Parts: sequence; C-alpha cells; structure tokens
Amino acid sequence: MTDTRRQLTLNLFIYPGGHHEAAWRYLAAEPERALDITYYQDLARKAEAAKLDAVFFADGPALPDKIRFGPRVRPEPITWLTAIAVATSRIGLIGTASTSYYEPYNLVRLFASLDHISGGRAGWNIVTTSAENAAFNFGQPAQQPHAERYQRAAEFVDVVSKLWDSWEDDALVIDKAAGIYADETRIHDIEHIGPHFRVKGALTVPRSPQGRPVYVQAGSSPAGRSFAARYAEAIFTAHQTIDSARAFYADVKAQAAALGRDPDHIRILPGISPFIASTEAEARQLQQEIDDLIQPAYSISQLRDFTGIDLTGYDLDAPFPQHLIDQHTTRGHTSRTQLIFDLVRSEGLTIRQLIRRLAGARGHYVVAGTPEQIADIIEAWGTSGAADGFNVMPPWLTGGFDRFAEHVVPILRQRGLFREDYTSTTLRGHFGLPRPDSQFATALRKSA
Ligand SMILES: Cc1cc2nc3c(=O)[nH]c(=O)nc-3n(C[C@H](O)[C@H](O)[C@H](O)COP(=O)(O)O)c2cc1C
Repeated sequence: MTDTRRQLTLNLFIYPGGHHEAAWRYLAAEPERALDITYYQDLARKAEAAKLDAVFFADGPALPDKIRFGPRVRPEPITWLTAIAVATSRIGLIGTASTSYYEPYNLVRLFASLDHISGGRAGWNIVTTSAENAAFNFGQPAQQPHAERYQRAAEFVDVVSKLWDSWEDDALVIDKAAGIYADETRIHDIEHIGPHFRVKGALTVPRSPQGRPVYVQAGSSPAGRSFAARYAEAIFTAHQTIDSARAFYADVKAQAAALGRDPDHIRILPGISPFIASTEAEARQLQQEIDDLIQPAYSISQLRDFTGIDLTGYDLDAPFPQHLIDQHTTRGHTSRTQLIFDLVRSEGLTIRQLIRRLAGARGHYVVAGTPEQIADIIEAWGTSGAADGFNVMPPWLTGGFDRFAEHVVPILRQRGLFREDYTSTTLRGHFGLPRPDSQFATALRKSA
C-alpha cells in the first residue's frame, strides 16, 4: 500500500466520564462533573494546546434506559459547544444533531449562530439516529425505517445548504451615510418545496466566516456510504480492523469521485480508543482494571440497543446464540449492528467476551500500548488508505486524554504527521477544505 503521508486530522471525541462504559467508576474519574461546563472547557483547552482539529460531541435525543449504570447524561451539544467556543479560539467545535428529530430551519439557525460566535469553527455531525426510543419524544409512534431516515436526511441537507447560502458573502453593506444596512438583492428566499419539508425564506443571519459549518457524517451502511459520498466533508466511522477501514475508505472515496467530488475533500475518521502507559503490560493492566468494573446489566442493555437482541438471563459464558442473529429482523439494521454480528460470527465469542469487546468504545477500535505503539497504529492507518485521521476516544477522562496529548501527539509531530501549530482560524481551514461559494451567487454569476 503506498504511503499517502499528509497531515492527519485528530479530533477529541468527548463522552461524559470517558468512552469505556465503566470508566466513571475508575478511581481517577469525576462522574460528578458530567454537567460541569468548566470540565469540558478545560478539556477543549487541552485539546487546543495540543493543536487538535476539533472537539466532537455525540448526541441522542432520548435518555438511555441504562442510566442506572453509567453517566449517560446527554447535555444538548450545540449549547455546550457555544460555551466551549467562548473559552477557546482555534479548536473546531463539532456537534451531533439528528435529521430525524429537527426541522431544517431551527437547526440551521443554531449552527449558524455557533459558527458566528466561534469565528467559523463549527461542524455538524449529521446523523439519522438509530436509537429506537427517540421517536417517542417527538410524537412518532415508531421509529422511521432506516432507508426512509436517509431519504429525509438527504432532503434535509439540501435545504440547510440553501439556507446557509441564502445570504451572499457581500450582502451586508452597513453604509451609515446612505442608510443602507444590507443589499436585499443578495439575500435569497429559498422557496423549497419537497416530500419532507417546505421552507420559504432566507436565513436570519448572514453567511458565516467559513461559508457554512463543516458537514461531518456518521453512518456506514450502504445507504450511509452513498449519503456520505454525496454530502460529507468528514466521516466518523467504526472499524475493528485496518482492512475493514481500508475497504470503507476506498469505497466512499470512489463513490465521491464518481459524483464529481474531490475525494481529498472528505476526511475519513475512524474512532480509536487507546489505553496508554509506559509499557504495553501496564497499558493492558490498566485496560483490565477498567474492564473489571463492567456491569453486565448495562452491557446487555447497550447490546440490545445496538442489535435489537435481548440477552437478559442468558449464561454470559455461553457462546453468543448465533441463531438469534439469523432470526433478527433486517429492518434495515445499522452498520453498528452489522459490525457486532460480523464480530460474533468471525470470532465465535461468548456473550461475556463480546460485551467486554464493546465496553471500551461501543464497537470502535480499542488498543492498549505505549505511546510509540499507538503512534505506529495511527501512522499505519493514516498512511495506507485506511484513514485521514481519527476521532480520539479516550477510555477515561481526563487522564486518558492527557496521556494522548502529552505522549502520542509529539511523536506524530516528530514523524511529520501532525501540525506544529494552527495555520487557520476556521474548522474548514484545519481540515484543509475549500470555503464553498453561495450556490445563489454562483447561479447568478453563471446567468449573468
Ligand atoms: C460512528 C458513528 C457514530 C454515531 N453517532 C451517533 C450519535 O451521536 N447520535 C445518533 O443519534 N446517532 C449516531 N449514529 C447512528 C447514525 O445516526 C445512523 O443513523 C445509524 O447508524 C444508521 O446509519 P448506518 O446504518 O448507515 O450506520 C452514529 C453512527 C456511527 C456509524
């Protein structure tokens, strides 16, 4: 595989307490600070000091039913990122919001405000939401099928793109003498009428410093991949092996090129959850310590959320009952469901072995080693067509990230794989992405 050496993208994916489901019980964890904004501002400043590209927040518009066993509280990410924006100056701010449970006009205003407040550092992680219970919080009797969620998502992104473009870059005049604040001929109603949305007007604020927020996408099924090839500028994805990541990377980049997009304008970012210590043995010991805090009731509940299969009451040390996979309804199940089924089939795991594999980061790549070993893995994936960087998912916070920032990032920098310092003030700039023109301005130039 050719060495495609270039600057890697590294985001800090922040999860209350850390990504390991039992991390909140670990000695050094601070679960009582899950709703303390200064905890997240401090983390973001550490990530900025390490020159990372962005902090990343997931979201789910429903309370998981396993809250008894872990700090899965979910503050709304856009408001949370706004508080982080004013405590930082360079780090990107990527928040997750679901196309299934927003209206385009509301979402556009929230992210446009974040982009203005932060000077162009906002990114939107576009999800359609696989958690079944979210539908019940929005008056829906049942979750929309997988394929329909993506159809709605495609129209949703078309609408928000028009809204973010509805002000041309030079629409604001602010001529006190002439008494002209804005040139209304450069502000366009979008007049959208479609199967899911009808939206008339222009946006309520001018275009942001980076044109519009960066489109990040999280969804890796065939439908998710074609959606990503069409819209995504960064893709968050879960892979257990470098080969799986390479296949995904090649597929999505090829699909994007076939659509006439520049494949370099899509940053593919698998998750990585590293246990880091000065020796590999100590790193594995650390992983074992936190794994031993696992509460199977939580793990079984999370497994049911991901697969629809409830193993409550099953012997944990018995093999995973594969016949249940065959019976599983294929209601367009998600890529995460598929990843778990593939893991069970390929490794013949017991239920306990499976829940320990998923405990670290819900199916993302978990690794234990020295800083050099972690850097070697990042370099191997990042220079062989498996990744353009990573969403770093520290198993526990904040110590798990401190070790990454203090010991792994400098090695990547020495190897020429990561920036010495920021050269841009926007998230687009950090990702090496072009600033898009307003589609209205482009159309007008073409028709002139
Ligand atoms: C890496 C990854 C991260 C995700 N994060 C979220 C999230 O934070 N909130 C959410 O509602 N859905 C999340 N999802 C689920 C997506 O919303 C998506 O709709 C679902 O997985 C179905 O897409 P897929 O089958 O194409 O992966 C995530 C999916 C992936 C693959």
